[in-house]
Amino acid sequence: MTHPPFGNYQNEIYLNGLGGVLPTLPMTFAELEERAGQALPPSVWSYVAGGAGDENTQRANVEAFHRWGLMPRMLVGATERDLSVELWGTRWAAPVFMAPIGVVGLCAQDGHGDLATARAAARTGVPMCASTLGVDPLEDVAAEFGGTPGLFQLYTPTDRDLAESLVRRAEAAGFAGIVVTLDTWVTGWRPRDLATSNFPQLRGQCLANYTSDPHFRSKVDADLDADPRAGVLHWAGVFGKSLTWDDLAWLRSLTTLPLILKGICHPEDARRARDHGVDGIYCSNHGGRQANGGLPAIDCLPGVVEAAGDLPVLFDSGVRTGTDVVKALALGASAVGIGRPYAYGLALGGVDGIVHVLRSILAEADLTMAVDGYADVAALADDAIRRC
Ligand SMILES: Cc1cc2nc3c(=O)[nH]c(=O)nc-3n(C[C@H](O)[C@H](O)[C@H](O)COP(=O)(O)O)c2cc1C
Ligand SMILES: CC(C)CC(=O)C(=O)O
Repeated sequence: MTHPPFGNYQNEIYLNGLGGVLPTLPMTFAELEERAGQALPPSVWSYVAGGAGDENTQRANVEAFHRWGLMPRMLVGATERDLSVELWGTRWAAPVFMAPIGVVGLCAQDGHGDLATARAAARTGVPMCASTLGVDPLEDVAAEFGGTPGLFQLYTPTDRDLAESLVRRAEAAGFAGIVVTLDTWVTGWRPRDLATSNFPQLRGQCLANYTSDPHFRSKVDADLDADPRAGVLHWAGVFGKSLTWDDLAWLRSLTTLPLILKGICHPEDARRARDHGVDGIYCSNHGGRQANGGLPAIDCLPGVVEAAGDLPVLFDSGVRTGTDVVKALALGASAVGIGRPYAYGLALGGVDGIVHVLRSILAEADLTMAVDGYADVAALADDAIRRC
């Protein structure tokens, strides 16, 4: 599917105004966040918006972008831009993707937020990285992609056969890569969730990939349809494996799809990952939801990119605007993950809400590159960014 230039969204808005599904569409992240907070049930809001500890790392992720500045270039004629990138042999319409958000399903009014996200991927060409923790089974999600590539994010269970089953299903469903999240085998200290005490209940509604899994079902000594609690209990016992470098050969053996490690911030870990034969590095601190007290993720990106050598590096954590996207690309990311903003778009306007958030971010990125004189992502490698 071909897409018109992303900056055209500006003209569409000027011509048609901000009517449509929402009375008006939010045009800034601050307004998006505020309105999503009003729209979502309080415990879902706390869960999505919250982070670890006093949320200092979560805030720092966002603020750190302001300490990087793009350097404009003139007289280069960047009237036509090509923002597409090639990753693992597949062309992506833009260097942007939707980061995995487990429990995002609960942000949708009809309870099918994973399907909504996949439909937004189909409409925008922005790939979705589907979380293991979905309300909709991965096969149903992949069936909605409409030609846009998708990634599957794996939370590696302690039961190796279950891990293998999930990966094989993702392969069969047509996902284009497996993202293994390393930083969440146990949940961080999250005061907002502790205050609402509703986290286990929310999580329990997002086990469709497990309860639809033949291997998982074979291990539960109960009729899962009649007794969903049995599934939740079994899941809680197998959810999170604390992986070590010794597990990488096994993970590698599970699939011929590109294998990407999420949660890498230290250059040495990027180097080791490369030496272990992975296909991509995903620099992220989980949006400050796991360990508080960490460095802003964007400040970790240059070191990770250098250590990763020729491996593609995905990035997320703190991306709120199109200029943030351009900055992360200029610091060497191959593609940039949008997290909370699209969940807020979903909460406000379903598929249309996500599409609006993505198109706004892409339009701003495209127009920033136009004004700053960068015709494509490769051009950003040429001294485009400085520390402020
Ligand atoms: C509500 C929520 C749920 C998340 N669930 C997952 C998940 O299932 N798997 C995963 O790897 N990361 C998960 N993440 C982390 C995101 O993939 C991403 O790293 C993070 O949202 C980036 O930070 P930002 O939203 O502040 O930009 C989740 C994030 C949020 C906000
Ligand atoms: C169940 C989880 C820990 C999902 C997640 O990754 C998150 O909430 O950040």
